[in-house]
Amino acid sequence: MGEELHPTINIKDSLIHTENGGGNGILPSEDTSESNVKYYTLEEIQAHNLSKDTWLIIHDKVYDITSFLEEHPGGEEVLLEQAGSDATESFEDVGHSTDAREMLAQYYVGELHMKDRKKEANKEVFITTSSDSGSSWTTWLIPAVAAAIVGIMYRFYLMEHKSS
Ligand code: HEM
Repeated sequence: MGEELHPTINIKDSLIHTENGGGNGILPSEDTSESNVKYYTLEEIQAHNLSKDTWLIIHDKVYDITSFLEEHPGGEEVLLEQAGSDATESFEDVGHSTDAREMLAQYYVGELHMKDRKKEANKEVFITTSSDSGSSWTTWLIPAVAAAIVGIMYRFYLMEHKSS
């Protein structure tokens, strides 16, 4: 019975701590989670391009896959080719299963530094959207112009036919 009371007191204590720590105006819970995440620059990651020390970037997350090299069903060569660099594209091209994606968590070491991130995904969306609307314009414009030309030529033909 007494054991049940202790955790309650501990929770209250931690709450008081939290309130004191939060005097800076920043939520302590957010502060703690952010400080646990390590950010690595591309330069730092590129140094881990060895078979004994292999890091990969996939979707802006950094993975130390050294121990996974031999286990990879796709072979270690493909992983070593990407060692120390961004393997997002090749990882996605293969169409890895959900199991493969879940495996990534085991090798997670941190995040790619904000400075080295590229928002390629956004660009692709814009390109796709603009090319879609562009192609619809072309699809309509060419037959419309062709129809107009044929119509005008037909009128000229009729006029000439009537006058003669
Ligand atoms: C750490 C990241 C990676 C993990 C955890 C991983 C995991 C896996 C797993 C579990 C499979 C079996 C099929 C599946 O479940 O989808 C697989 C297959 C494969 N992986 Fe990866 N993979 C990773 C990175 C890569 C990269 C970067 C490449 C390419 C450069 C690649 C190329 C392949 C290929 C070609 C196969 C097919 C093998 C076959 O079907 O014969 N993988 N991977």
